[in-house]
Amino acid sequence: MSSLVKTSYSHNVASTAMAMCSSFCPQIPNQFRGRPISSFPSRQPFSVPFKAFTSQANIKEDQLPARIGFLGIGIMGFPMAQNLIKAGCDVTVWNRTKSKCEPLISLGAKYKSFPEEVAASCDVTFSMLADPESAVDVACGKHGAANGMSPGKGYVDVSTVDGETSKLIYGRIKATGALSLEAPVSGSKKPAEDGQLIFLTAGDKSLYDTVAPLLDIMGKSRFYLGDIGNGAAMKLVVNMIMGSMMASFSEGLLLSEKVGLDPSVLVEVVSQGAISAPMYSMKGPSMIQSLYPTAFPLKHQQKDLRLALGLAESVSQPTPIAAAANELYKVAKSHGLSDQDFSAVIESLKGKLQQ
Ligand SMILES: NC(=O)C1=CN([C@@H]2O[C@H](COP(=O)(O)OP(=O)(O)OC[C@H]3O[C@@H](n4cnc5c(N)ncnc54)[C@H](OP(=O)(O)O)[C@@H]3O)[C@@H](O)[C@H]2O)C=CC1
Ligand SMILES: O=CC(=O)O
Repeated sequence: MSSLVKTSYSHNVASTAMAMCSSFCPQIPNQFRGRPISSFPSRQPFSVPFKAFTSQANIKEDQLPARIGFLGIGIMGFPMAQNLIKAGCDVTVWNRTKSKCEPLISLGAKYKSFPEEVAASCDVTFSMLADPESAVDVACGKHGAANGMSPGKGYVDVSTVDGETSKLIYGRIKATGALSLEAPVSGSKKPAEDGQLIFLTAGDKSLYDTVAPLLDIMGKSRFYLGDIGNGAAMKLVVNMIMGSMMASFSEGLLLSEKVGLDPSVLVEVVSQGAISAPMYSMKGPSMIQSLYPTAFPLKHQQKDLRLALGLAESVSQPTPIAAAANELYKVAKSHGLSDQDFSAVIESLKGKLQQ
């Protein structure tokens, strides 16, 4: 299990921050200028948020990582890119629907018309796309990022996809001589806004080390899980559990109401016991009011269950609870709830939807 242990070492704050920044900064030591990221001296990953490092080590603005690309400016991509910009990074953005980039451009982001142009103009390019199809298209398609990749660059796909998709993207990027990392995130819209995401990474370790300060701007913790595909697998297992939890919670809310209990008291009782979860306390009150403001779109939760069931099938692991939950999300999708929050799955348990 050692590969699942979070990399977190505490040591000299100032010297580590300086060493980690050097690969992107204008202050790159002469002997490393123009050389690929992979040839830079290895750095120790660390667990202290980069924001904290910046103040403790008194690093100047112009020493923050530079030339970062961000592809996919949706619910998650927007706040992630925004946090990089606010931290002082030089960020270039692209989104299929350009208008979503405008607020980031106002904050100082550059814009390019194609993923390949972003990749060509940046040291490291992140992508945050909806699903396997869009992740592959943006990385490997006609004007995809791979066309702009070359030795010395890095590609970090933070979308939630299956391992096979991740391996495909990894192989295409590696064929250009660049480095590649999968880094799906756990945590929703609010954690993305607050820089509190959890990164589940796998692939090129040297790229992981290099982008660690950027992950620490966007997140609160990061796991390096080894071979490409392990990050995707971890994310799908986590979201399989989450999808089933939400379906089960929905049943409980509706049952409590039908037997004459106050569902908001149920939420309170659950929050005080061993099965408490922030998700129940956050989403319960609006679910009781049949309101589902979108943080995690229901269509993405169903996609994750579908991919997790495929993963389970590949190793003959029975997952009957996740399979049943998946059916509920499919019902909700078929009733037009795809773009609502995934907590709208409760609607599929209300008689009116099933008729
Ligand atoms: N929301 C959440 O709570 C979390 C989501 N995730 C995962 O992160 C990823 C993104 O989620 P989220 O930001 O919520 O989703 P959104 O639906 O808000 O954003 C999806 C992004 O993918 C783009 N996209 C979709 N299809 C295509 C395509 N064919 N070609 C190019 N671009 C495309 C969209 O572009 P356009 O704007 O043009 O539609 C948009 O930028 C998903 O994999 C999701 O499972 C992970 C953790 C939490
Ligand atoms: O993928 C969704 C999340 O909340 O994590």
